[in-house]
Amino acid sequence: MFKVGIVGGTGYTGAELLRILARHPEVEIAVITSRGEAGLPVAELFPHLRGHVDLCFSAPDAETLGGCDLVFFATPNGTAMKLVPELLARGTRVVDLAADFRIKDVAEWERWYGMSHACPELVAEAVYGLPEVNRAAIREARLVANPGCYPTAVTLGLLPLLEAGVVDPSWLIADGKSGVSGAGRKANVGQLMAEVGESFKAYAAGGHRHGPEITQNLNIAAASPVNLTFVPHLVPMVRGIEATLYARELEPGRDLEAIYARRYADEPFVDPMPAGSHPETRTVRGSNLCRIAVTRQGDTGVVVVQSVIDNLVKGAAGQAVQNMNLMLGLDESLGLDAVALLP
Ligand SMILES: NC(=O)C1=CN([C@@H]2O[C@H](COP(=O)(O)OP(=O)(O)OC[C@H]3O[C@@H](n4cnc5c(N)ncnc54)[C@H](OP(=O)(O)O)[C@@H]3O)[C@@H](O)[C@H]2O)C=CC1
Ligand SMILES: CC(=O)N[C@@H](CCC(=O)OP(=O)(O)O)C(=O)O
Repeated sequence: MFKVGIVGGTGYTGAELLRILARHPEVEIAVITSRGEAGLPVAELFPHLRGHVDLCFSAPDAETLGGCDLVFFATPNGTAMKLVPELLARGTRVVDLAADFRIKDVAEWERWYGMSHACPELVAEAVYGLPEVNRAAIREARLVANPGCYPTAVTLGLLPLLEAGVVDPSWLIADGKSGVSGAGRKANVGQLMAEVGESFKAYAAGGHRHGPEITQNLNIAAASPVNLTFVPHLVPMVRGIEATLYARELEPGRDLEAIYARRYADEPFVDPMPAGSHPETRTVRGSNLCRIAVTRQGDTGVVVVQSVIDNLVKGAAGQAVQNMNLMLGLDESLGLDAVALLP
């Protein structure tokens, strides 16, 4: 059994890591941290884990975490970068669910995240943890930057079109909608049911920090600089992201459905759906899948892609476990076979 630790065990992605890892056949959860709840049994805070996780939260401590084979950081941006150098020096591998190691241009990261990077020298070494793109490098990595939730849905949705060169990279639009759990479990008036229920809004229309991350991914897929407009929206549901994506076709007449089917034929966690499908977030709730459908809008020359994920699973904890499986030389799908909950 491999020993793993989780820093940030009281948040939504930490709880989701526990739910998945509790049933993983090759992993033992050795440490689960909380600064505020140290000493408390995990099952007292999270009764759904009673009988599955028999551990208490402990305060984050490099020495204890350094005894693990691999540590997940399910913490706010700017937390992992302070502990990662010491853990790597102790031989512990790391998957960071936050953004500390996602953007290769450190000055750009510092502008968007409003802080100085504590270990810029490790950013180049970190592997961006999207297995559908970087599988071989993830297997060898000491440090994996788990992708953001919107970047996962948008990148997987547009990748086949850009790699095949069938759309104009200078005109891409991503319209993302997220459930409220995307904002985390910390107290926040904007997430109260009375604030979010029966309402719908766009936010960060002037620029969201996931914009540069998505652009970095799409530049690689297109092998040229893309121009992306990305606007996120908050919808009154708990889990799920739907991204509706728009691109202008360069070569009309190509079989778009076949391009997606071919690109994702060997991918265990991407489901390219038949033409005419409209993927729904509830068909991926609790599962590690990204379901995608592609279509043309009449004769406008515009291709419309719909991509759905569970933000806490393929958008965070599930993808982190997929990366862990690769890093530890395990079957990539271990522990990730949950079927979505419907309704
Ligand atoms: N929610 C989502 O859908 C997604 C989230 N992410 C990213 O994953 C990370 C975690 O998100 P989420 O679970 O939603 O966040 P939450 O706010 O729900 O949880 C954050 C956790 O981090 C711990 N924590 C906070 N500050 C520190 C610190 N300085 N040192 C150690 N632990 C700390 C908290 O516990 P305590 O204060 O008790 O120590 C808590 O357990 C974030 O970076 C988020 O951006 C990525 C993709 C999707
Ligand atoms: C609905 C909501 O508020 N979503 C969050 C993004 C999700 C997230 O966790 O950001 P990272 O993936 O970068 O860690 C937001 O827009 O700030």
